[in-house]
Amino acid sequence: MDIVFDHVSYTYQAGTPMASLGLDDVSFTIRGGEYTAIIGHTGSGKSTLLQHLNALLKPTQGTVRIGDREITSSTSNKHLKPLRQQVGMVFQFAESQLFESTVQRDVAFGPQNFGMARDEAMQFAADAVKKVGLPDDVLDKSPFDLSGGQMRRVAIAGVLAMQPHVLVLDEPTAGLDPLGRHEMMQLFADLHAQGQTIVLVTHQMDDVADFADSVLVMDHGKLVRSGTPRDLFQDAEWLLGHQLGLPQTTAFARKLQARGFKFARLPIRENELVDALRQQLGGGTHE
Ligand SMILES: Nc1ncnc2c1ncn2[C@@H]1O[C@H](COP(=O)(O)OP(=O)(O)OP(=O)(O)O)[C@@H](O)[C@H]1O
Repeated sequence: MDIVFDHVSYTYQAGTPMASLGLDDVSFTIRGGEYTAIIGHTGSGKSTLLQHLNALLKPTQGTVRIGDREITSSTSNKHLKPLRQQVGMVFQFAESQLFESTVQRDVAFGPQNFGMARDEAMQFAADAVKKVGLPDDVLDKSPFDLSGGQMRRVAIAGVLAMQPHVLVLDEPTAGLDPLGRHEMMQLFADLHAQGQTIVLVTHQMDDVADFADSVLVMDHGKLVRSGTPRDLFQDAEWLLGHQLGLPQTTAFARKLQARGFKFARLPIRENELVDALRQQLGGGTHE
């Protein structure tokens, strides 16, 4: 399912003295199956953009196309329910929205809300809990007896149980420890390998380099750049000028470059840096 933004602008509190522009003439296409990262400094429009992916916000101007569905300022809300199932949103600190007495009931809530029979929804819930890497014995536990990282997995399972075509993740690793962060990013990589379309908002340039197929850069509500992480991270000066960083590997490679090492293109992933250094230092290639 492709996502197409065609000259989308969004104004908060339009028509009032408080009006402020959240998105400014944004156009892009995300192909089904792609892993897309959205980056940009605070207030650049990332959250506003995400909320257009399942029509929590509708464009003030322009058109959003999600699959064969078109959303404009005049689209009626009553046509939007199927979209909310097709585009699963995992908001920041998603665990704060858990509320049921058991994990399985919580995860089954979404599918039931979209009309699935209780037994079937409970089965989908059990499958989704397995998918996010939690053991079966959590199903009957209260979500509030789990660790923070496990609770977040339960919240993600609740979104996956609806079998969305697109999984939208707003800083999903915020507040997790390094191991929890790594495991969660691996979970999304596994889902992507199974064909899941993923849209990730992040401030972590290492994650963009390691996982994303393509990247959209937002600034003051505008899409100021799009392309592959590999191309983007060659342009360190531009990124720093937009208050954005580099992956650790790329930053380190630039320091080596200043001391005489040569890179045809700056490496963005650790294994690429290792290979490039081995070649220059006369060793073999990275296994
Ligand atoms: N509810 C709102 N009412 C008015 N203006 C808003 C509202 N939400 C966001 N804005 C404004 O829209 C612009 C884009 O904000 P948005 O939250 O989309 O940025 P962001 O890139 O997601 O930031 P962050 O990284 O801090 O989450 C900002 O100027 C912001 O002040």
